[in-house]
Parts: sequence; structure tokens; C-alpha cells
Amino acid sequence: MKTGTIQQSLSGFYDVISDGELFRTRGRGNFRKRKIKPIVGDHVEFEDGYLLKVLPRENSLVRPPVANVDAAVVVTAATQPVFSPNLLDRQLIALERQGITPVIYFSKTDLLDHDGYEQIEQIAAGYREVGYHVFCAPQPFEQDQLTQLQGLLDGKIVTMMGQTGAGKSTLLNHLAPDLDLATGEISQALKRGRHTTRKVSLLNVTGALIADTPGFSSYETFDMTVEELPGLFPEMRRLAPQCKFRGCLHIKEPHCAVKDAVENGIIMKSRYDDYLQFHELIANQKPNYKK
Ligand SMILES: Nc1nc2c(ncn2[C@@H]2O[C@H](COP(=O)(O)OP(=O)(O)OP(=O)(O)O)[C@@H](O)[C@H]2O)c(=O)[nH]1
Ligand SMILES: [Zn+2]
Repeated sequence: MKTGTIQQSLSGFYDVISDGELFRTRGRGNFRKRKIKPIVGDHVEFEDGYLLKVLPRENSLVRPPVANVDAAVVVTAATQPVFSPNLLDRQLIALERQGITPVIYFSKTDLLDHDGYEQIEQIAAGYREVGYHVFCAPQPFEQDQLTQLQGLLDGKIVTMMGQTGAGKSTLLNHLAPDLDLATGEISQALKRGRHTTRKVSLLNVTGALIADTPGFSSYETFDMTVEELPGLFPEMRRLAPQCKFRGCLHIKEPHCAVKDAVENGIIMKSRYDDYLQFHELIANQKPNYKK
């Protein structure tokens, strides 16, 4: 018996990567009866061309359907379209919720003037303080950054995330110039997923398995409770024990360490404002969405 990860699923066959080798397998007959639907990213046990077992999932995304996602590269345009902290924060909390490590990658920094770049660099520093990996350099795809990113993603299951035109395909092309796909094909692969429900597969990109269909966008519903939300902001999560009230929502409560930190410039004002906006959004959702 071997163990591996499903890299691709195609009309009943599952291609499993195990120790760098690909094996074509099919599901055991009783999978269907037991309503087991293996998906890309599943860690599995297999033998003689048959999947025997799907191991418990760390997480699973619906769009694209990928299991056990370790990290998501949030490709974020520094300009064109203009940088939106609100959109970035939405993406980050969606990932936090799934237990997926966000990696923020600023693209299009080459299109900024000096002051514009300084601003973005400051924002990047703020997100680093929060605890995120942030890639930001005057030239967005310089080798140094790419090497670091490769190191970070090595051995992980990864999705690309980001607005249309943010530069997801461009980044992937830079990461894997020697990938067996032509430039156009990569972006085709990335684009196809949006319009049809075609199968996802994982591209083997220098040690990482990267979903060829970009991940969920900013339009996720906030299907969480208002109590859950502050825990999805790492900087608030860290300070919450210092708030006077347990379960402090950091809004109207007195002696709130988070509000103090915002006032003292320790927590980014833009992050806190987004927190308040998301809180309102969740509070005003129809009750059945709140669970
Ligand atoms: N100058 C500059 N142009 C970039 C950069 N990143 C992407 N672009 C350009 O922006 C356009 C969109 O880039 P893509 O890589 O196709 O963006 P995408 O995120 O894959 O977009 P979708 O496939 O629509 O989701 C292309 O014309 C790229 O050449 C960058 O860092 N600098
Ligand atoms: Zn508080």
C-alpha cells in the first residue's frame, strides 16, 4: 500500500502523486455507496490501481474543489486597479477561516512612481507586522522574490487568489518558466475554471502543487458569527486576552486593548475600519446565514 496526493481527477480516474511519481487509480466500488467523493488535494492510500482510503481532510474549498490547501498566494495589484485594503482584508479573513496560510504578493509595483511605491511598501510593512508573509519589491518578479516564494511554497498545496487582472497567471509563469505549459496555456488553464465546472488539477511547480484554477474571490458571503470575526484578525486575536471583557468585540466595550492599539497606531486603522464594516455586514445578514 502507498500513500499520495490526488493531483488530477478525470472521468472516474484519479492521478495520484506519490514520491514524485504519478499513479493512475480508480475509486473503490464502495466509495459511491458510502458517498465518498475524492477530490484533488486529497491524501489517499492506494494499491494496485485502486484508491483504498481518503484520509481526513484539513480543509476543503468548494471553488475550486481542492482539499488540504496549505497556502494561498493572494496576488494583489499595487495599482491598476488601485490597491484596495478592504478587498485584501476580505480575502485574508476568508483564508483565516479555512485555516489556510495567506501569502500576500504585490504585483504591478513597477507601475508606481516613487511616492506610490513608498506608500505600498508601508502598507506591506503593516501586514508583515500582523504576521503575514508579504512580497513587495520595486520589480514585482525579481528572482530573489521568486526564489523566496518557491521556498515558502515547497511541498505545499497552494491556490492562487486575486482579482481579475491582478497578475496570477503572470506570477505563475514566472514561478515556472520551465513548466510544460506554454504561457497562453497557463492563463487559459487559469481562465477556463471560471466559466465552466471543469475539473481542477494541481500543477507541479518546483516542489509545490498549485491549483490551476484560482481560488474564491472577494465575494464570499460572511457565513460566520460576529463573535467569530475578531479571531480572524491575528493582531486582534493576540490582544484580546488583554481586553477587560472576555468575548470583547472591540467596538463599544470599555478598557479594550484592541481599540487602544488602534489609537496608538499599533493596529492599522484600515484593518480596524474593515473589521467594523465586516461586523456590520454579518450583523445585518439574514438570521439563517448567521447559524
Ligand atoms: N507592469 C506589470 N504588468 C503586470 C504585472 N502583473 C501582471 N501584469 C499584466 O496585467 C495583465 C493581467 O495579468 P494576468 O496575469 O493575466 O492576471 P490574472 O490575475 O491571471 O487575471 P485573470 O486571468 O483575469 O484572473 C497582463 O497584461 C499582465 O501582463 C506586473 O507586475 N507589472
Ligand atoms: Zn477588546
